[in-house]
Amino acid sequence: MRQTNSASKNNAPRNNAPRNNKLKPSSHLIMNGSVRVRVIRTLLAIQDGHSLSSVLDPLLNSLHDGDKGFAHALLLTTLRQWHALARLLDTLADNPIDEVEVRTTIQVGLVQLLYLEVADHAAIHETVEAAKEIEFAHATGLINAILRKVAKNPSKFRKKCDKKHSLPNWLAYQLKQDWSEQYDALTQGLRQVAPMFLRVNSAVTSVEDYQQSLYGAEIDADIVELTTGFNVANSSETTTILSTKGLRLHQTTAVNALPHFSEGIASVQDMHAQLAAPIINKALMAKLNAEKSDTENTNNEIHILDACAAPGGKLAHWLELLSSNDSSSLFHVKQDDAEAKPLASKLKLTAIDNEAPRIERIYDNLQRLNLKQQDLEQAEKNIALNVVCADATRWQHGKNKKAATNEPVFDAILLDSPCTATGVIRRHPDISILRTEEDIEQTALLQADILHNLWPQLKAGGYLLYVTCSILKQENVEQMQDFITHHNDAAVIEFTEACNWGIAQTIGRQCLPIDSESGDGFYYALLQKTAE
Ligand SMILES: C[S@@+](CC[C@H](N)C(=O)[O-])C[C@H]1O[C@@H](n2cnc3c(N)ncnc32)[C@H](O)[C@@H]1O
Repeated sequence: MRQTNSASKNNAPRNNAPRNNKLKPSSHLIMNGSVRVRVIRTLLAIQDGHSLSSVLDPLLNSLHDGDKGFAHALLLTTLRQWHALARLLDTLADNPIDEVEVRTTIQVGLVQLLYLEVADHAAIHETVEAAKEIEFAHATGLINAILRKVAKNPSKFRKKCDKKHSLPNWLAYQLKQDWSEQYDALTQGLRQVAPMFLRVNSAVTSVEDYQQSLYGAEIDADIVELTTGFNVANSSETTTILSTKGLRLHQTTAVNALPHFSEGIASVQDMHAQLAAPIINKALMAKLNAEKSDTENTNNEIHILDACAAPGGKLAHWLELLSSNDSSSLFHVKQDDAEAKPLASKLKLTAIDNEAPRIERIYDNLQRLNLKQQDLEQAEKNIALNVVCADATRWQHGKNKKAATNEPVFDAILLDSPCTATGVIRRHPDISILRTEEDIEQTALLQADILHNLWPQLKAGGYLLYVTCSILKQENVEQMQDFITHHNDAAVIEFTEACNWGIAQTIGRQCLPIDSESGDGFYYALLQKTAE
């Protein structure tokens, strides 16, 4: 039996911190036995270093439909309350409990009693039976005794459990350093269930019309409108204001219940994640507008980069904006202006990511949204999409071509950087088990390497939008401060007070997942390259 409760950092949730991929399949992933046994095994596999996203489907697929909801709630709630339950457990036993299997089983029992309102006798009996099935019958007396003690006064123990955060101490400490004012609300917010948001494909319909379709399907949703203001130095309009609308569902809903989901009319995407594509797109338009007034030359080919693109959520959003016929499109011309020309005659979009399996998910997403290359060609949008599997710390555009010039080629870069994903713990509560303190430093170094490699590939006057879903300053505002200190040709584009999202930082804005109705903990900073 293993004697520690510390998780390996290997194979941390996919889209984020650096990891090594040598993780062996966990022996705990054999899915048989009762629902509780399977949930306990899944939690043990997560403690072995497997991410929730890699073990959730095998768990749910192994169950009858009638059991899936309970298993899902049991697993996710145990993960959300994990560290608080572990602390409570330490106060309940006379002697320290070291065996991971026993601790995990008791935590699963506690969740049923304190958070899921499972009847006492069922919670205790079934959990003890699960312990027997997993072959540590030697601990059933202890498990039984602890659960009975809690069942006598659940509200007292629930209060105790809710009192502090449910994070590893190193992370709570760092959040206290970074966000002392927001600390209590933030750490409580991170244990809650995140709301479900939809992005509506603006190339196909409006948010208002899709809200009506949802009502028709008896799904209630509110329109959420985020306003962004930023000052573009060399644009004729100094302050750019843009509005981003999405939908927040009143209840989490299976995607196949959403009208026309399979036809690509809507996508599940956090509201704060929906800011990325409109901001970089608007900045790109500001650049092209500025150049247009300089040269009157609009017969131009634009090249843009999505630097860490998989599974393609923000890439698809950007393509939706580029494909729509409204003023967010570079190819749009006002109907009543015969003289007007589009801002771009042709657009090349390169998307890179270093994980081949995740790149497959880009193709799946684009297929559902009718945004594959053939779709773009049929729509006569003149957009050439190139998806590349490459390491953004080293990749150079055109490096493999004979005629490579090493000239900067990109007019705009979206860098949705790998990060510790501490801003999305509500959706991926396994992060609070899988991350280690060392990940912060390692991730910050990776981010700096990517920035360092991509920046020379951005044209003078071009924009780079740096995005993370982290709430740690080292990966965000401090990363940006360090970057501009070492890059004299980087100008910070300030977000103005018109922004109704996030907290202004010395560079960029930070969203915190405090409010149960708001989006995840994203960070945004917009940089422009000045003339060399
Ligand atoms: C935050 S996720 C991107 C999410 C994506 N932009 C979206 O909206 O769906 C970060 C991505 O960076 C990728 N990544 C991590 N290290 C990388 C590297 N060195 N080079 C390229 N991509 C990397 C990961 O595979 C992951 O897909």
